[in-house]
Amino acid sequence: MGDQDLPGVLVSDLEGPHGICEDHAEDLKRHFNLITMQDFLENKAQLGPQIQAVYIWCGRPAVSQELLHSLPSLKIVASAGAGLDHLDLGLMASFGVKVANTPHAVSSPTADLGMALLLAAARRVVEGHQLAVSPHTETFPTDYMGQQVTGATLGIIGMGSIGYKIAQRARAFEMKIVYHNRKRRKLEEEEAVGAIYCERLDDLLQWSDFVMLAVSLTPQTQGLIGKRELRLMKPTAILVNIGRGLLVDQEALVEALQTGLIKAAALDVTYPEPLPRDHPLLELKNVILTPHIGSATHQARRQMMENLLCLLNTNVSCLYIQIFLWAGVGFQVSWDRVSPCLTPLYLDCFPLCAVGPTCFIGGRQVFFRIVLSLLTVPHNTTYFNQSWR
Ligand SMILES: O=C(O)C(=O)CO
Repeated sequence: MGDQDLPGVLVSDLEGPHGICEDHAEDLKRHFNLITMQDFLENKAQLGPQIQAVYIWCGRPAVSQELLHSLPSLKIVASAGAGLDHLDLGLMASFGVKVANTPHAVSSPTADLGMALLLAAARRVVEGHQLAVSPHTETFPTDYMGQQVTGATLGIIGMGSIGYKIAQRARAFEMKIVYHNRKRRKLEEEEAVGAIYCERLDDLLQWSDFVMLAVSLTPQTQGLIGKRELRLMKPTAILVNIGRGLLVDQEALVEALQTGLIKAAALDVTYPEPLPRDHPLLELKNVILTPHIGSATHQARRQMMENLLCLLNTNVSCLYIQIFLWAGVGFQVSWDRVSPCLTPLYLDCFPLCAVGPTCFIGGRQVFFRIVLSLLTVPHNTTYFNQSWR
């Protein structure tokens, strides 16, 4: 446990596969008292009231009603990554707790992985590798031929920032792009990537050579791809899922892959994660699996950590007064305890312009800022449960 005068931040663990990496933990410790779940559970009565933020890394810790009851000073739950399906937003709102995530850090690496999976499944890269390293094979047999990506039709389900970045990448492969989304994108955005809006999901499924799931998991999207939808797909089609496992009826998918209803699948997400070792998906040759690594690049993880540190600083350690006009010039006076090295992160929060003097009063840094901003929300993080949403 760290300095008890600093604001408390609850983290799952500081070590092990799901722990926050060491250099980041050191950064955090300069500003916060990091309290691990184990320490908290051993001393709830004393530590509970000190905790002002929960820091979710790799989906941990889980924030239950019971936990919320034992954190009376909690202000914010800050989650690394885009998906918020592990959090009950209604529950957080009922406790007056803000929720924030870091979709900006995640979108490019996840789109990259989507394309990597699409290409690998289309061109049977994993089977090719296995053949190439096997001692018995000299050449790649003709029955191992794949599907051509250039010129094929890609159906993107979920045209948020990840879906859109996939479209940008697919365009470079001369793919025809159709998409299905709750809300149609602006015409100029569609034109920039040559994407055609499909109001009916069924049309997209029937037309596509590749179907890419880049949609968030909600009660409305759970089981979006089931038996009926798989039947609509081409027998040569490949399904790629970089969203969440529960978007797909996994039993129906196994059957579709076993019976040749569709050609192949490439899945970064499944349910559960990881799959039990005797799961049929692990046996199928026409499946490529990765262990939920959409955001697993050094750069993305670093950006997520910086975003979260910035979030915690603006939500936990500052005493600050903000007066903003929604579109125009605002004035911010901020008194906080962050070190000067964090100033660029603050500036990064405000997309258009943030200028003003900084001085030290009583050893504390005080910012006076004129902020020109269309939205006062950091462009690289998203707040939920806030009045502007
Ligand atoms: O950020 C997320 O929610 C992801 O799952 C990235 O793969």
